[in-house]
Amino acid sequence: MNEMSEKSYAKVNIFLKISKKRDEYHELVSRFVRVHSLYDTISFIKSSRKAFCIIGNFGCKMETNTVYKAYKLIENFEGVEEFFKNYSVIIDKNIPEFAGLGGGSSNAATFLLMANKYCNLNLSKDELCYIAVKIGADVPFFVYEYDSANVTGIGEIVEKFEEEILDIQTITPKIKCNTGEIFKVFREKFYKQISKEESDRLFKMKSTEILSNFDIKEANDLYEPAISVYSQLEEYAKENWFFSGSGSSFFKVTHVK
Ligand SMILES: C[C@](O)(CO)[C@H](O)COP(=O)(O)OP(=O)(O)OC[C@H]1O[C@@H](n2ccc(N)nc2=O)[C@H](O)[C@@H]1O
Ligand SMILES: Nc1ncnc2c1ncn2[C@@H]1O[C@H](COP(=O)(O)OP(=O)(O)OP(=O)(O)O)[C@@H](O)[C@H]1O
Repeated sequence: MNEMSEKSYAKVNIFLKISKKRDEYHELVSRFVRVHSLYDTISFIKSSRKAFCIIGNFGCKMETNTVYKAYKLIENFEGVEEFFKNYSVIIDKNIPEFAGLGGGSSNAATFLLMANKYCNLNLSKDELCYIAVKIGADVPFFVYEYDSANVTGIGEIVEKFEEEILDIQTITPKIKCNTGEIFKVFREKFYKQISKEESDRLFKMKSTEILSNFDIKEANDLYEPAISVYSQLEEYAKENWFFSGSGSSFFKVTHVK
């Protein structure tokens, strides 16, 4: 890694419950945990392209890249446009897309943290979070850089959760899970909302404790809607494997440090 490089980690949702509807969105009650063994690498390298440039292997054009969206939200800050006339953004992708692992969201957050540092913006985590939430629900979690966190709202309320570092293994079936479609089916066929008491109980439990008390359906409210849309996912639901986000990834905790 060169001197201006950072790891952009994946996440899993140890549990993901819905607490209420908010317009076309759903408020979450979820434990996000960082996957230390799975990350993209983002680097700023000197280049004389004279315009903002992202180099990497993406399934989308630059204008829809989450890092480009993050750049557009900070380009008017003092020094940012000038900086990115002289530096290109290189993203070495390892996190699969449409995987429920927060790849694009993590990249946007890591980019914001790096731009804050190298453009000397001096923005606080909360100020960065205010920008992050405009890009996507999972971005704020990555801005705070916690290993484990209790996340509510649409993803903008992130509270650090103290527990041992978890070793997490993931498998990602080659099924592009459409988050919008899965939330739509959840709302139409599987809608339920978790009570405040149950949320408070879950937020106090360690992640390993939750996974030993919940099965895959109980842990993630989006699992049943996901398999009703993508039935072949069910083949991957092995003993001690859980479902992350809106899929397609499954994960299991292999070790607690
Ligand atoms: C499922 C999670 O990955 C959990 O970590 C996130 O909540 C997903 O949030 P996100 O990345 O912002 O989701 P997007 O892929 O931008 O959202 C696609 C669509 O999913 C629906 N959506 C998304 C997030 C949410 N909390 N409620 C929703 O109803 C909305 O219709 C939205 O237009
Ligand atoms: N930096 C990026 N890395 C990967 N995909 C990106 C990126 N920017 C935009 N995308 C596009 O966003 C869409 C979803 O990508 P991805 O699934 O990685 O993002 P995410 O929403 O953060 O993760 P999740 O799978 O947990 O919803 C894909 O269409 C992908 O092409």
